[in-house]
Amino acid sequence: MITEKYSIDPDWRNWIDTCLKKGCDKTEVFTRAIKGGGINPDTAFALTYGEQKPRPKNKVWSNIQSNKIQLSDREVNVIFQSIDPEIIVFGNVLSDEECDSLIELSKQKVIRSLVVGADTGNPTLHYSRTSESCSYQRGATSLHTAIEERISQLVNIPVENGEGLQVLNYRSGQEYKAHYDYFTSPKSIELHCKTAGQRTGTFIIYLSDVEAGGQTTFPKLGISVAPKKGNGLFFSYMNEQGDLDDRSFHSGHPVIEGEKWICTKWLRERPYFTP
Ligand SMILES: O=C(O)CCC(=O)C(=O)O
Ligand SMILES: [Fe+2]
Repeated sequence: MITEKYSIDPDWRNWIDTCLKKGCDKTEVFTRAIKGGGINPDTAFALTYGEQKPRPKNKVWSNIQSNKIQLSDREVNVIFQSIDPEIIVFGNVLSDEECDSLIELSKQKVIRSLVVGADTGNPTLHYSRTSESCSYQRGATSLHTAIEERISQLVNIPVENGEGLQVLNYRSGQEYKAHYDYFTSPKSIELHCKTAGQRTGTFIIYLSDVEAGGQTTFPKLGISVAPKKGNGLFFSYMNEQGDLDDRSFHSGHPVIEGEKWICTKWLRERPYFTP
């Protein structure tokens, strides 16, 4: 796995090698190599995971027979499924209490949401996204860990291949106009995809019911998912060949009545590391 083409401090190379032989957690090794060893993330990735870039398996649920999925800590049900493109609505992903706790935790943290600027790749204010939101590191609390574990089991993608959870709040009139979740501009790809690769899929959990509006819609598919507290919506947009699917174009429709809270997780091709 460790090839000669990477020139790093031999002590660190040995350390990585020893950890891997001992079967240590790869995310931990990867993170320490970058933070402690000052190793370039691409090199650290190749040394830890090998140069074969893992891609998430698509079409995980195309042969799903049961309407119920038993996770390690919860039974989730399947409400809606489109096989191509892969879009699934799950029921009972979170309990009412878990939804309320995540909202409570986030109320004081949310600020106006930003989008990735096409020209600079940096977060920027834009009229197309008027919600408020906050971001969490993976494993920020035991509740975050439980949610991340459930999502990982539901979509068959390792926890470390996900960015931290985002919590979003839309009040009346607020929206997220139709967009792609994957990075589209050369600058944003250069800035955001170097280590963890592209985004491959999105998992949204609705934390509140909304009286009117607030649906997640896919205008190219004519599909609209109404928010329901505790439900999850998963859609994937990268196949095994790495092709991105523009049918995943989607929007958070304006809230008409009530208030919308969701949490979002973006999944990546490879383990995601926050600098
Ligand atoms: O608000 C929604 O329903 C969609 C949110 C969304 O598209 C996103 O956070 O990327
Ligand atoms: Fe989105």
